[in-house]
Amino acid sequence: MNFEKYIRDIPDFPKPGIIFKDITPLLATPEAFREVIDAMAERVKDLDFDTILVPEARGFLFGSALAYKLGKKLVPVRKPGKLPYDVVEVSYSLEYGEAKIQMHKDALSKSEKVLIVDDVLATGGTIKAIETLVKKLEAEVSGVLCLIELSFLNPREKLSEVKVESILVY
Ligand SMILES: O=P(O)(O)OC[C@H]1O[C@H](OP(=O)(O)OP(=O)(O)O)[C@H](O)[C@@H]1O
Ligand SMILES: Nc1ncnc2[nH]cnc12
Repeated sequence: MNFEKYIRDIPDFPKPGIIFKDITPLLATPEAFREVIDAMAERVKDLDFDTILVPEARGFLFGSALAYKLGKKLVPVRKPGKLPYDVVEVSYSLEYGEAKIQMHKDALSKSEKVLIVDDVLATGGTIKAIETLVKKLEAEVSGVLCLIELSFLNPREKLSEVKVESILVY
């Protein structure tokens, strides 16, 4: 299936100069969403990992469907003030601003192998920040899986130590 036709470009959102990749047409097309999750599962079939880590909010959509399909543990990475227990936190920058993310301090055990799943890999700032959180808990990143990669922003330069898979590359 040509997934690209279900991704809509929205110019100047959320800021002038950004072309926002809108995934809602894909989510609104059940057969396309199912095929995307199947394609993502296929990409990681030979990867050794215990746990899927998902950043709020759009990462939740793809990572939770994948965790259900693959029978993996799921860990949410959230924006500040959302997680109820003690957290580890990191600040970072992304394509259109600055942000902070948090994870529960007991979310991962030492040496646990994680796959990070998100919708868009842009500058790589979000994924790099999640890597920092994983390292704080002495766990390991086995790989990164994204639906869309904006290769013109060179995210892989930031993520050179880890295996990165993406379904659609722009
Ligand atoms: O590679 P980067 O430059 O870091 O950008 C990618 C991140 O930006 C978006 O999340 P956003 O923080 O906008 O949150 P949302 O999912 O809640 O919309 C997207 O879902 C990725 O997580
Ligand atoms: N251009 C973009 N479209 C959608 N999500 C994004 N996250 C960071 N950059 C983005």
